[in-house]
Amino acid sequence: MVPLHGTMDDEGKNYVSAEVSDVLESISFLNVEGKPSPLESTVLPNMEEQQVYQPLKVFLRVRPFSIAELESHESQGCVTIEDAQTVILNAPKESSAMKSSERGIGHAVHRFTFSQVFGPETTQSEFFESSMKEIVRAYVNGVNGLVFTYGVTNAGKTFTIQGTSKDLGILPRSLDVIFNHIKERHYLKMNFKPYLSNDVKKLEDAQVKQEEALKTAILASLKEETENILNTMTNICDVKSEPSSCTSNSHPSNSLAEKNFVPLDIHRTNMHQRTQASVWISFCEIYNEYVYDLLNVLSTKSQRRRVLRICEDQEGNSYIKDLKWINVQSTEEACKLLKIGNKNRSFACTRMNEQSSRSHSIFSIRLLKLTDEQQPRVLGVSELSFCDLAGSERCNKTHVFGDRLKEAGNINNSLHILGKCIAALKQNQNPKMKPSYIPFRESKLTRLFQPFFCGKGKACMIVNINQHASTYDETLHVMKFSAIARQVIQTILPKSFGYFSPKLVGGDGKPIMHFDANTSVDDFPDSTETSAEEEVDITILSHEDLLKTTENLKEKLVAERQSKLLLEVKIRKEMAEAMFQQLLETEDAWSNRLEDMKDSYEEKLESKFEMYKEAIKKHAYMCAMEQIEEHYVPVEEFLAEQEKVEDRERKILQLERQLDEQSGKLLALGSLNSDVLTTENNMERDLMDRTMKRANEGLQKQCEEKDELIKSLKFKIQKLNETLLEANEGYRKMAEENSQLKHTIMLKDQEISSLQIWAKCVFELEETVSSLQKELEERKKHFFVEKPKQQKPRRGLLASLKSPVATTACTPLGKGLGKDEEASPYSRKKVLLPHKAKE
Ligand SMILES: Nc1ncnc2c1ncn2[C@@H]1O[C@H](COP(=O)(O)OP(=O)(O)OP(=O)(O)O)[C@@H](O)[C@H]1O
Repeated sequence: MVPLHGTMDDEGKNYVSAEVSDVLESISFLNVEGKPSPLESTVLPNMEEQQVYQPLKVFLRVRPFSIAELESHESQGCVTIEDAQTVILNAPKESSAMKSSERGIGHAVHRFTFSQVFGPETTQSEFFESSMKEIVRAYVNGVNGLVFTYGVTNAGKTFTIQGTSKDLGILPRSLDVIFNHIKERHYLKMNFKPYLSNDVKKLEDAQVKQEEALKTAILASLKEETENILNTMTNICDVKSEPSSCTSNSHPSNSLAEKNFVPLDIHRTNMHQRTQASVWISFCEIYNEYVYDLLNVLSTKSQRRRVLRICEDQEGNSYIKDLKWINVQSTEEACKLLKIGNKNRSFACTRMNEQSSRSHSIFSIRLLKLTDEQQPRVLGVSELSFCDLAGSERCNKTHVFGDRLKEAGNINNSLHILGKCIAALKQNQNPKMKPSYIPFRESKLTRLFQPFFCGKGKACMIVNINQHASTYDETLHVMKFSAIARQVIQTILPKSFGYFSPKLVGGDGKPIMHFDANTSVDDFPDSTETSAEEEVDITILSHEDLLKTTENLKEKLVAERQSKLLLEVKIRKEMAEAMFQQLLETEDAWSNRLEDMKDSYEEKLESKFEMYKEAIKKHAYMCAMEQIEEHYVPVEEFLAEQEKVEDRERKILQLERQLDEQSGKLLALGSLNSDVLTTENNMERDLMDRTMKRANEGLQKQCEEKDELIKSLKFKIQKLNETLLEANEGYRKMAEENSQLKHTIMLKDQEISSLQIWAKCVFELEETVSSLQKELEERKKHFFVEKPKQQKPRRGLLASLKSPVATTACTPLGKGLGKDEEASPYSRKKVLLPHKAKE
């Protein structure tokens, strides 16, 4: 009984420990009889049906210094391994990170955690044992695996994957484990070959011979026919021209066993004794965003390499079309092919690495599990891919130009997209964040990686770093990238998913129905279900099947058209309803607005009238007040003045009377001396003249004063008249404004009436739509009644479907927004718009 160590996260996902997931993998693979294993039925009956969530495994490997690097003072204590999971990066003096931290941006010290950290002293064997065992074990049990190395150039990526002749990398070691594991259950015939992404092709005898010839031709290109196996093993892994040899004997597994190589725990794998396995390999590179087959032997050096396409099968799984899959019988053979591929790979000498990989290389191993020697059946297909990514160096550091610059651009771009995918995957796992698009399709590399990040296998990332002070900033960038990758939770789909059951096709590409005890004909997806994907191989279908498929497709097309038509009518009706509703609402809104405007203008007018009235009143009052102030004479003064005038008048009367008396007296005296009389007369005359003169002067003065008063009063009356004229003018203007407002109101009324006409039109349209719908239904009925009578029913139906469409196009509804637009209320509405603008 295996204990379960599973945990549940916030989202309710099941996180199981690596150990448990291993067990799941091993028990879930079908045994020979197709019955569940005892473990499967007793321990974990339902787990196979569940998805397994595991954090992406990210391993860090720190490469040691070479003597030359130590001499050039590259060692400045930049990398410190704290424990088995943690590493600390200290920025050296000259690095940008240090300069930034001195300016207060960022930190000079960074701490990173990994699934496991491997120091410079770690041997290839130790590294393989700790990082690869789990993924290889899962692989032999049917789970796909992807291992990719990431790091700056010269950090040890190729060394980790391929190794040297002395120190084999994880790839030859994995091959050795696989061959060691299948041993005598190795299916040596070549008549079952990998096909498309996850299927198997059964080859005819002639095709088998072709396969053998191809393999011989490829191996012959190495020109090592006479060398013995020992020598082969010493050189096969020598990727980068290392002259030393690798200790090995004739049997590959023995050679690695000598290096304390621990074989897979047989009890934890589920390879039944009757199950046989066939091993196939492929080797390709992505160079400048083009995929090339590295096992393609060119007849001449001038011959151009063929660019391969990435396609997708019916389930949407990516595969490289026309990529060569070579059957291998041993690790030696596989390593020979690795060496041949390496020769074709794009290497270049950069400032930082004499043999720098300028492309991403992918070495894949496909394991076909077969059973029944006499009539073999395919039980499963699993793929293990090793991807050696090109260095993530920056262009300025490597001092590259021309082709090298273009390569660096493409490398950085594909790695950038890989980073984007990983960041998006991480973001999408957070339920609080908006799911984002994962740009898998933006680069060839991520297209090929996609299935592994979407549950169809286990992925594992190896981060390679050197401890150079000169490349510290690049290394920091790599570490930050891997920190994000570590947070990605991998979903591993249950085996019950269709993906894991391979399909078997014959040499002609047609499916073989009796390939597996557990698979029936129904397991093949209906070819008519195939979506229009980039590449669907229809050649696997027979002529009858193709005809049937065509018929099905035709029927589907008619049904699809019918449903589209109904949908169109429905949409049109909905649109008409919505438009009518909108028009009603607009009408309401406009009339409300008009009412409001009317009220507000009336109010404004009234208030202005009142204002002017008040102003006139005020002005008149002010004028009167001013006048009163100017001519104000206190009553006492006025009375005193009046008295004075009366006094003077009385005095004048007195004097006249006195004059009369005196003249009477003079007449009475008659005879007095003429001289005296004359004198007296003169004196009296003088006196009178003087008195009269004085009285006259006083009167004249008073008259002048009164004249002045009259003048000022006249002036004020004139002013009052002017004010009155101004008030009249203001009143006249207000009256004009009032008439303008009345005119505006009239225009708005006109607009409302036009809107009402439009509403009527919409009513009519709606009626047309409903009549059309009825007509359509009638035609449908008519169609179904008439169908059996007709010789070519589909064409007749199409024709009958076309006519309602044509009728629809001719109806006012169809024309509504076209020719009739000029006459429609829309156009009238448009005419009204300038008025609106003016308002
Ligand atoms: N762990 C290690 N122990 C000893 N030598 C190592 C180790 N890792 C790398 N080297 C050596 O460092 C050099 C560069 O390594 P390698 O070519 O693998 O780097 P790379 O990351 O693949 O570079 P590029 O991206 O440019 O191809 C090689 O000479 C290799 O032998």
